[in-house]
Amino acid sequence: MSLITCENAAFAYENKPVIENLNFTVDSGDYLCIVGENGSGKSTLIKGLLQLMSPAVGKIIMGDELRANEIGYLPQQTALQKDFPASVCEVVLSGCLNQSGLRPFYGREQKQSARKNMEQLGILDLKNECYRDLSGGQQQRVLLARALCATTKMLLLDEPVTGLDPVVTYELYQLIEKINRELKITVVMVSHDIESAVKYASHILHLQNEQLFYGTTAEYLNSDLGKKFMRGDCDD
Ligand SMILES: Nc1ncnc2c1ncn2[C@@H]1O[C@H](COP(=O)(O)OP(=O)(O)OP(=O)(O)O)[C@@H](O)[C@H]1O
Repeated sequence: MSLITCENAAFAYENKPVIENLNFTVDSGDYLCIVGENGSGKSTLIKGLLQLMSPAVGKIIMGDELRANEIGYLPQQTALQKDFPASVCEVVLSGCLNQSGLRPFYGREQKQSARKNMEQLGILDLKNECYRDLSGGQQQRVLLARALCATTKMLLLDEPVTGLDPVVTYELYQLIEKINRELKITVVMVSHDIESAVKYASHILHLQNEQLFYGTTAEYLNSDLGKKFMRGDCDD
């Protein structure tokens, strides 16, 4: 069974629909990129996948292997979050909170997991640094390590490369690809970077307040919509 199945789902704020007719699946090992213009409903769908928001119509079905609190989430960065006054280690460890239950402290296993994920993302030497003193690329690695502490199954990444320079963007994509291929973690990513989406993703979901396309990246590249969006003239 798929990890996530979206059946005829629609989302609305105060009865005003923002996305409709969502029909897609996410299988174990997939790398799904959700693309679309500003305001097309990408972040709203992410809230639905995290079960922070229920569909107004239709269903989002989680497979037996996955619960919403087993998804590692990297949110869109706000200016306030960039200024967070905690150490790198504390930020990464906070990804383990979903496994802590009511315990007010982190156990040995959680500390080991934080260390392993900092090592994997090449930030172990930054562990005692203050998060707000890091560069944008280092901050995203910290948030990726934090998201990895929350999951062994699925990462949900909301525009992880926004604001990063080309070299740091490339490095982050390489890391995400490695996490998908080597750690076998399913990736669902919202992105405005269509060129990288088609380079790295196995599947594309294109939204414009409804589902315009869902399929493999090869199918997308062969579709009229994919060709148009790649040329950057999707408005007509
Ligand atoms: N909390 C909210 N209350 C009311 N309307 C909202 C709320 N959040 C989003 N919307 C509206 O829902 C629509 C979809 O917004 P959403 O943030 O999901 O789009 P998006 O594709 O993620 O946009 P962007 O690429 O700019 O991040 C927009 O018209 C937005 O104004």
